[in-house]
Amino acid sequence: MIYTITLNPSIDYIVEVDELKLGDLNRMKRDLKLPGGKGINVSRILNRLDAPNTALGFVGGFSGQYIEDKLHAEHISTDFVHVADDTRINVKLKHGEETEINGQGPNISTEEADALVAKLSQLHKEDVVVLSGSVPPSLGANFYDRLIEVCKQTGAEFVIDTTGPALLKALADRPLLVKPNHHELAELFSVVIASREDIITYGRKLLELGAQHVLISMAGDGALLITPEEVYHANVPKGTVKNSVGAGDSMIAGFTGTLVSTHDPLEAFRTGVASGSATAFSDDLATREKIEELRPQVTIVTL
Ligand SMILES: Nc1ncnc2c1ncn2[C@@H]1O[C@H](COP(=O)(O)OP(=O)(O)OP(=O)(O)O)[C@@H](O)[C@H]1O
Ligand SMILES: O=P(O)(O)OC[C@@]1(O)O[C@H](CO)[C@@H](O)[C@@H]1O
Repeated sequence: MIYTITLNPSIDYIVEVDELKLGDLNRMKRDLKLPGGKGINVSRILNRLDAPNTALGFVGGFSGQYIEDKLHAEHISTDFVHVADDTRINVKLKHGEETEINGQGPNISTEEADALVAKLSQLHKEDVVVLSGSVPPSLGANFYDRLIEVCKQTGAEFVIDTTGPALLKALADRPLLVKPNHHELAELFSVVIASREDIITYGRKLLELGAQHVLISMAGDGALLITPEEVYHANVPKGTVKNSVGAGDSMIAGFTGTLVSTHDPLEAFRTGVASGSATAFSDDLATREKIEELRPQVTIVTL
């Protein structure tokens, strides 16, 4: 079973205006509320791909209830810790460009944090845990370390989608997958990345430091899969970008769900890229039909 952990879920409030006039009254052309947070997005795509999974994390208040209701309406299994504070609402502003304003997240008490750790400690070595997204400030910057330690004790594999020192630190514990985009890769090693060769050099470092599979996403420029044996490049299918929020999460879901069921990294790569692009070409996250439609358009070459 795959478990996703979203420490900081959100209602994603997507707001579209023709033109953003700062310091003036703007009227929305369109708006949309979606259950969000990186792990929750992973769960929604896994569910659409028929990959059994349970969403864990913290939800609270009316906004947390909204997220749970939406997930249950999609028949997604959840086992959240309920917290006293409200889950955040993240604003995704579309005005020709995409501007995001994400909340800090609710206060999480020590007891609430311990309750999540207790749930995680019930997992088994056959399980895979996807740790995704920001950590509410009240949990402290090292909370992922604690969760990874529990994964190690249970023998469960883990995927981690975070940035900076937390990602670097997690590598020594052999994550099944890491997926920085090329900008995050450059920031991680405090370097300027100027070419595909640079991306491969620093992607390989993630393997050397412990990752089992490294995906580097490059938005519309395709993606790289780096394994100890080979480096592969995938193109992205053609389409019109509608909403790239969650494209990276969809890629992680497509890769992880397929790897768990087939143990075939290249099939996983293909489904991951198709899932990411299918989300980028949709208002909400990708549907299964859209992912299936795009899969044959993904060409993978060995570099
Ligand atoms: N403009 C695009 N055209 C086609 N596919 C795209 C585009 N943007 C994203 N994708 C798909 O989604 C995948 C992940 O996108 P990206 O590299 O933007 O990840 P990310 O930065 O983690 O995304 P985000 O934070 O927006 O969820 C890409 O590898 C690709 O398959
Ligand atoms: O603030 P974080 O946790 O880094 O990111 C949260 C978030 O921007 O990520 C998802 C898209 O990847 C959205 O659903 C959500 O709003």
